[in-house]
Amino acid sequence: MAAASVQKTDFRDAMAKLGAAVNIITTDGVAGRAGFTASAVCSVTDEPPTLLVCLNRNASVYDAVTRNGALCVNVLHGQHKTLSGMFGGKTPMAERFEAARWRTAVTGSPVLDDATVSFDCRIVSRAPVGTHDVLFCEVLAIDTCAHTGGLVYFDRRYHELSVIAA
Ligand SMILES: NC(=O)c1ccc[n+]([C@@H]2O[C@H](COP(=O)([O-])OP(=O)(O)OC[C@H]3O[C@@H](n4cnc5c(N)ncnc54)[C@H](O)[C@@H]3O)[C@@H](O)[C@H]2O)c1
Ligand SMILES: Cc1cc2c(cc1C)N(C[C@H](O)[C@H](O)[C@H](O)COP(=O)(O)O)c1[nH]c(=O)[nH]c(=O)c1N2
Repeated sequence: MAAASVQKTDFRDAMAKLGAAVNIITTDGVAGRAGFTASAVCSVTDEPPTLLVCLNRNASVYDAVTRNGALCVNVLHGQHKTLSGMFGGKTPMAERFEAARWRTAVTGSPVLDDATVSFDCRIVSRAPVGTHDVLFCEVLAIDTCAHTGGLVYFDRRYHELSVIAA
């Protein structure tokens, strides 16, 4: 097979054009409470309900997420832009959680009070790929709120979803 020749910067520039939903991934348990912003989240299979999350092994949350073995995917809407920035930056962990209201999921992971939808999961396996671990997560419970909007990260900026008229 030919060696890959795509540069990292070209890959990132191209990936910036691949819009993705924005989520806050939370965890709690023996290794403590933690959370980070993630756009690398997708559905894997509905039998059993499973999604995946890609997590950089250098992230400060890595130890907590993997040792707790559980996480909650909180899907964001347009009013969560500032919150997303806090969970995606260098903000101290306590400050991140003080910026919103949370409930506790069955796994113990924090559930964002007004997330569009939240998936409470246990991590069933993980696969290292380059700098990241792909976390395969079985969904144990789902929580939805009345807010139906969506937040998308595209072209290195946040966009609020709106319906295109038929
Ligand atoms: N999958 C990820 O780990 C991921 C995704 C989005 C943003 N980020 C981080 O957020 C910050 C701002 O990102 P940005 O989108 O404004 O500009 P950017 O140029 O860093 O990234 C552009 C796009 O490339 C992809 N990407 C970025 N870093 C990656 C990584 N380490 N591994 C795999 N894919 C990656 C994402 O799709 C991102 O939207 C950066 O520090 C970036 O590393 C990480
Ligand atoms: C919009 C957006 C999307 C993502 C991210 C950032 C932002 C702003 N980050 C980066 C991640 O949130 C960041 O590395 C963590 O918050 C960890 O930062 P600290 O190490 O705690 O400072 C990120 N990291 C990751 O491992 N997987 C991902 O899918 C994403 N996606």
